[in-house]
Amino acid sequence: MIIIAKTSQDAEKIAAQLDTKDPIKPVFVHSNRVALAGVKKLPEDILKNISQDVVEIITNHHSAIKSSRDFHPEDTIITTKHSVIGGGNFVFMAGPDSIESPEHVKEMGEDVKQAGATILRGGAFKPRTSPYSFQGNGEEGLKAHRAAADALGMDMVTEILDTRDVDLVDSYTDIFQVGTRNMQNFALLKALGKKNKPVVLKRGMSATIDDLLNAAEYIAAGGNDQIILMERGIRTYDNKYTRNTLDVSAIPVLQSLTHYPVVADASHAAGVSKFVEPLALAAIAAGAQGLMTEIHDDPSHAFVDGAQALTPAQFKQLTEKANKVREAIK
Ligand SMILES: O=C[C@H](O)[C@H](O)COP(=O)(O)O
Ligand SMILES: C=C(OP(=O)(O)O)C(=O)O
Repeated sequence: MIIIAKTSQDAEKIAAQLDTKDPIKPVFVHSNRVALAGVKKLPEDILKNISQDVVEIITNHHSAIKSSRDFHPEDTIITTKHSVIGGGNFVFMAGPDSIESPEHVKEMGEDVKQAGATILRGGAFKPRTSPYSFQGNGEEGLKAHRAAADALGMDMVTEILDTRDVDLVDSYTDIFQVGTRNMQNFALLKALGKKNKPVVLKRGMSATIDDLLNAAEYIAAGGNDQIILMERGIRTYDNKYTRNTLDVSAIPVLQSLTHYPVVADASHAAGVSKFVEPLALAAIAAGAQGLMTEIHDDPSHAFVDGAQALTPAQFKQLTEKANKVREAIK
């Protein structure tokens, strides 16, 4: 339940009367509306006492407030140096899974830029299933990524795994990425909430839509509302032929619930390069406002995730088809 009051003072007054274990914090919504989230029940006598201070009581609302379209009807549009993300805009983010070398990331960047990407992706800190797998090139990778993005006039997006690295990654990147495995790392989300920089928040592989919205809310609650939500496939009962199941329905559902841009990563959803293109096109047809795609010039020798990497030529073909689908659904 969400209670809407007119002023923070009214909200504080209401909160003081509620008998709850959770601290009820007023959240400013807009134009004389202050929300109190997380109220479980409101007994009649309390309701009577506070009725003059209450503007509206909304039941059955997911607990995300700042992320909710109910309180922020207009699309959030995020502007970086080289990209505009959200609203009616479309963005291609592409690059290698991991930063392998300065030369390689630059070459891959040239290819994806030529195909229409404005954001160069790549991981310097890799979240690997096995501790014995390649973990990324760390700060050397960040340096190489930054140099390639600057040389090409592109934005840089890279994953942050650990709260201890927030300032380090911040000093290199234009956009933070929180991966599927960290979607509910609340300490990390809170730390990113204090940054004035866009965050790509990937859906946890077993997260519900409300889980994702609440994860976004952690970032927003800290003061950072430059959030890009990414559907990247979830675990389902049949992930024998694809690595995950791209939840295409999440795209329009999220867009109805939240004002943040919703983009898709078909590479991690498919896990197999031949399924990346059809899934990416399906995501665009469903309304995705951008695509993240992994590419590699020699997929069988990629340091990470070669099986799902498109070659630069395949990526170019994907962007051409993607533009046709976008045109068709306009
Ligand atoms: O993007 C890459 C991830 O690090 C990768 O998907 C991890 O998966 P794995 O360690 O199971 O290969
Ligand atoms: C690790 C990545 O993706 P995910 O978190 O979706 O697995 C990635 O994009 O590099």
